[in-house]
Amino acid sequence: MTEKEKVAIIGSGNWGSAIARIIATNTAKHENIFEKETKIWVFEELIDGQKLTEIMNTKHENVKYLPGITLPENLIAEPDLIKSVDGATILVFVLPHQFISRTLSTIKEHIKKGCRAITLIKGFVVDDQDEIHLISDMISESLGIQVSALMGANVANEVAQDMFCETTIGCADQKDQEMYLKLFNTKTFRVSTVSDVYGVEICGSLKNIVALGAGFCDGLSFGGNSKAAIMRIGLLEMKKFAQMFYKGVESETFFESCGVADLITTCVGGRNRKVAEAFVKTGKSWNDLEAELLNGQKLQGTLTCDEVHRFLTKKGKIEEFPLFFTIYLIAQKKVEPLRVFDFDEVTTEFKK
Ligand SMILES: NC(=O)c1ccc[n+]([C@@H]2O[C@H](COP(=O)([O-])OP(=O)(O)OC[C@H]3O[C@@H](n4cnc5c(N)ncnc54)[C@H](O)[C@@H]3O)[C@@H](O)[C@H]2O)c1
Ligand SMILES: O=P(O)(O)OC[C@H](O)CO
Repeated sequence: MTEKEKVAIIGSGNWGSAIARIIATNTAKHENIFEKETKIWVFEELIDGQKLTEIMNTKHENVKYLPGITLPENLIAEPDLIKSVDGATILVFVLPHQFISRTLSTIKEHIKKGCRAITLIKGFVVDDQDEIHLISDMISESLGIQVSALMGANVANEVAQDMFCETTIGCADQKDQEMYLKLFNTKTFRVSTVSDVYGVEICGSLKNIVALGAGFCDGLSFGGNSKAAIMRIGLLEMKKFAQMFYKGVESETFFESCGVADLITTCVGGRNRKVAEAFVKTGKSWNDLEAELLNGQKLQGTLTCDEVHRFLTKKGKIEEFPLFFTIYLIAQKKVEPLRVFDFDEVTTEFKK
């Protein structure tokens, strides 16, 4: 008899909790393939004096990051990261990207041989030499395992309410594609699979920069035409970036849910958009706005913007990405938000 797959979810924020609800529903549904009990690692915190893991395991709700949504009873919250991955054959990474390095070093010596991973994390890591690293590569290099990616037009609160949406899984292995379909697909969360892992992941990571530009439009009270222009130009820069620095990224990937659809939803209803709008309207710092508006959830776009800027500067390619550069300068308060539409002039003016 073949061994059942054992799933561990690493991360339990807004998206982590929403996707955990889907995963645990499917591990219970497909008990011939998966072990029903599904562990989720929770970065422990106290909510009104009670541990979040205890609340999740008794009330079956993540009251802080996904309030009002009931989680399946076979989803077990675990505060110990090493225990959460014990014996797991599938690792689902769904953390804010700033926490990935420490997480990998903690579990490195404790994962089961032959396991594989899938990343739902949108972001990059840029090292001290300003070299960029995809999260899938970091996981793969650190743990020595195969890594796939799941990205799409998936605002977590909508997914958690079973509002119909699509998502894209990039996975190089045909058999694993089938297994991931069983793990993630539902009637309202429709999964498509492609083999272009890098394309899927880069789309999900770069769209957060464009979302800041969309938020600047809203902060300036500009209309749909202006935002659509930022989205279109942003999509072109996303594609150019992916194909300039990563071999094998396919143009078709940008038409999947992970591409154009995620860009649209994030520029309409995402947190990066929301906080960028408030940044223009209030002039407050990103950190203050994140704390005020997101209740512990983490903004990814400002970090990504900075990381991509450092990498492009090192590569001498700033001028080829004028919108990314201008969004970076506005986020740094070096340029007025209104100049988001003058990206060519801004780039000529500010390039070294
Ligand atoms: N929320 C969405 O709608 C959505 C949708 C698709 C993809 N994503 C992506 O999924 C990833 C995870 O996002 P999310 O929405 O689940 O998280 P989130 O923004 O809700 O982040 C908060 C999480 O970070 C944890 N945390 C705080 N400090 C920590 C630390 N020091 N170490 C480890 N964890 C810590 C918190 O406990 C909490 O679980 C991100 O890359 C995001 O871009 C989010
Ligand atoms: O809320 P955001 O801006 O982090 O975006 C959420 C998701 O990535 C949309 O798919």
